[in-house]
Amino acid sequence: MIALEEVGKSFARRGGDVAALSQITFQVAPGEVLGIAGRSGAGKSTLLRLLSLQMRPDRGRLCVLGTRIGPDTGSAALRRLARQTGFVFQGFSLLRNLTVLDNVALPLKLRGADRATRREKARQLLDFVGLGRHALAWPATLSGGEAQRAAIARALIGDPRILYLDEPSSALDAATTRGILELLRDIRDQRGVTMILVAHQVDVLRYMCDRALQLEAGRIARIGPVARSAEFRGDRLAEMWGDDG
Ligand SMILES: Nc1ncnc2c1ncn2[C@@H]1O[C@H](COP(=O)(O)OP(=O)(O)OP(=O)(O)O)[C@@H](O)[C@H]1O
Repeated sequence: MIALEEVGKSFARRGGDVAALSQITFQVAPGEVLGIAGRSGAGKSTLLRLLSLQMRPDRGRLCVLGTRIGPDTGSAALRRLARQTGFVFQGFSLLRNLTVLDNVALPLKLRGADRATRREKARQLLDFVGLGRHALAWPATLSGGEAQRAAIARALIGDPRILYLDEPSSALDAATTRGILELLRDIRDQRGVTMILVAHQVDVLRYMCDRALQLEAGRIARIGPVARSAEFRGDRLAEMWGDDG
């Protein structure tokens, strides 16, 4: 599904290039959920942008869905390949001047699908993520959890084979996070979508991922199976009062 060998990425800065990623080698199998962890500045976003075809590597070999991507791969080829993937951004990125339904349908509109087809599919997905009755609402009226569900529906509308998620729960409380993670697990189980998930919370990674990789200063410090937990706990308000809750 995804393979990297000795991949590197640098950015030009005053005073010389900064290596954001060096010698990154790993593979992701179809249907796998891979977590990416690491401190701020370790290179997580850069890796996610490479894998999701928003950027090209400077060095090494990157293969996504059977296509090799190098420094010279054209933008049109990247865009074609990216249509088989979906991205859930940190902060949801819903357009405020479109209804929830039109936000979800937007990727199909950009691909030239007719209005009836894209609205029908968007409605089905809104029902699937539990947001059917908010179809005609404006994004500003949604809670954080609802906005995240809408963003997930939008990412799924092109039937992606890979779903990239950048800190999908960083803005949500524990109970809302649990609901979102359960939805993501349903998506994996029902649709067999491969997922790459950047997260800070270890609880999230243990609940969601088959394997994780830990970045340190742009290199893989560790990669392997996570110590899985069957339940997502997170912190609970009851703990503030010393109750069992
Ligand atoms: N567009 C850019 N131009 C210059 N330097 C960049 C650019 N993007 C990232 N970097 C640098 O690359 C390194 C890795 O950044 P990256 O954003 O990938 O880290 P991160 O692990 O996602 O951090 P965070 O958790 O804070 O989002 C940092 O030193 C960062 O300053």
